[in-house]
Amino acid sequence: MQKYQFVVIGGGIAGVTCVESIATFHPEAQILLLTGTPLIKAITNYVKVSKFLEEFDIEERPFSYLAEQYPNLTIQNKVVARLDTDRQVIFCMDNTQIQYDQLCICTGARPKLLSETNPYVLGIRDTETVESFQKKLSTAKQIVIIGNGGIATELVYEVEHCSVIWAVKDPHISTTFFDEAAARFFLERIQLAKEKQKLNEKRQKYETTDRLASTQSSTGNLCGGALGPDWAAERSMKGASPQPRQVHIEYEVEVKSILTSEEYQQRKSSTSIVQSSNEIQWPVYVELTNGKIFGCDFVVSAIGVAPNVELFLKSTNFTLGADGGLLVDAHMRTSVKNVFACGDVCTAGWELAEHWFQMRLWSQARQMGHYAGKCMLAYANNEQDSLTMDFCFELFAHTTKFFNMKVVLLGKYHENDMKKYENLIRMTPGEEYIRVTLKDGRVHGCVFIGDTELEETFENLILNQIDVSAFGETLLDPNIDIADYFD
Ligand SMILES: Cc1cc2nc3c(=O)[nH]c(=O)nc-3n(C[C@H](O)[C@H](O)[C@H](O)COP(=O)(O)OP(=O)(O)OC[C@H]3O[C@@H](n4cnc5c(N)ncnc54)[C@H](O)[C@@H]3O)c2cc1C
Ligand SMILES: NC(=O)C1=CN([C@@H]2O[C@H](COP(=O)(O)OP(=O)(O)OC[C@H]3O[C@@H](n4cnc5c(N)ncnc54)[C@H](OP(=O)(O)O)[C@@H]3O)[C@@H](O)[C@H]2O)C=CC1
Repeated sequence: MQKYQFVVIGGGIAGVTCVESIATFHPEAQILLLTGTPLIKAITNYVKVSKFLEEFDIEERPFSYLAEQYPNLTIQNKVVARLDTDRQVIFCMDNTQIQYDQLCICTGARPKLLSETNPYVLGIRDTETVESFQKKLSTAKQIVIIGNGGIATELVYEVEHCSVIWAVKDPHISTTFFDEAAARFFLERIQLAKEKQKLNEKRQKYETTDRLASTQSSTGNLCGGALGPDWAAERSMKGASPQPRQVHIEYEVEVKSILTSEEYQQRKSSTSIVQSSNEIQWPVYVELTNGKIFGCDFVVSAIGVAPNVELFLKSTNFTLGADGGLLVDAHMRTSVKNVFACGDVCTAGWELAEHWFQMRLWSQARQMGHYAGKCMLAYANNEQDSLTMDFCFELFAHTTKFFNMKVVLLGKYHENDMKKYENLIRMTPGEEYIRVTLKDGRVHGCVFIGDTELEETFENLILNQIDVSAFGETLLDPNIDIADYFD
């Protein structure tokens, strides 16, 4: 049986950063990275934009990319089948057994699907699923997107030459990230043609001929690592319609049922249908809770993710968080001895700082991976008492792009109920949208859309919790350089 001091399962951002962290701090440690796919995710072009905001590219790389940097690291393309946590043994699909002293589970998550069996329902997670989406889109004239978070918001802008029905369960779009006013700010951009975006042309693409074979032969539904920045912008997202993209939004609805063409025809003859997409015959129909039925070529299920925990639960009683992830404490430890977890698969179970919360993002996967590696080392050396929570977990900070505009989210940006909190808003249509939420006169959360250059100042204001109530509206006055006041 193979034996390693440190074993990490998962070649996504969390797993790769975790092994890098262990290998950097302990160059003699015997480390094994097990991953279900023949490529790993590597972070390149890392830039620290401010104290908390970071930007980087994510590239798929062959194992040699990591192995050459860390001679004490072994990487194997193996799918883990189950664990025996009493004997500290991992069982792989190919019947190998590996013993560990410390284990970190970084198996990520997979898309929640409205139907696990309907071939017309797609989720997007990794290279394979996005390629399958592109292929289907290339012959599609109309698609239905369900969900109101990151993937749906990106897709409605990226898809070209296809009609998009976007069904959201809320009164406005993109609720995971935006309040109603910010959603309105973006609405006018939805019908605009996708702007050409400046991409990282240096990014290399690695292909392995056995990518699919390795993924599918070993286990039915193993996902590769989640996609990286520009996953949509750098791909052709063209449908088969001669018309430019048209987006139709249905608000405050959920999916009632998904019908085959035959089921739809039967239903049509027996009931009165509120709306159908004229008389074209579609391969699949989506019935919404408002009674409307839309035909389409296929459905995108973008309703969030489910942590990949099932196989670990077969043999071990891990404690799970409310969202189904492996619950971890302040040292990234699961409820099982010598087993840690980080990234999308885990649920942060420590007492969270007032202005941080978990969101399944690559920045958090990287930060957790780095910190988990340090924690594993500390436990291995019996130095756990010296561990302090990483500073990055003090403040939620996320930078991204939607509708080709820069978006920065800080603190509890989503706790902005006008009845409970004071909100300062500055908006120039098409250019910028700023929302600063105050709680008891102190900055609680912020949304910056556009090139506002305010993020650093407001990061500090959230951290310091200085009483800014005296400033009132001048806090966002474009003629005042607010950074000067707080230097
Ligand atoms: C389409 C899309 C767009 C996104 N856009 C953004 C964005 O703009 N900004 C942002 O911050 N985040 C974004 N995210 C989220 C981000 O990609 C994830 O939060 C992050 O990559 C999670 O990393 P991870 O390492 O925890 O998991 P994953 O990347 O899912 O990696 C899990 C790894 O575990 C392996 N694995 C799983 N099961 C087994 C097994 N049994 N045996 C062996 N190996 C196994 C998998 O093959 C994979 O290598 C996006 C996600 C998606 C899907
Ligand atoms: N730029 C970025 O930062 C991006 C980040 N991502 C990340 O990738 C992952 C996957 O993205 P995505 O799938 O969009 O997940 P998200 O968690 O971002 O959004 C899921 C959305 O679907 C809604 N929803 C949940 N269940 C249903 C349902 N049954 N019917 C209709 N709507 C439903 C959710 O509402 P509710 O919240 O009320 O449950 C939420 O609005 C996430 O971790 C996300 O953070 C993805 C793309 C871009």
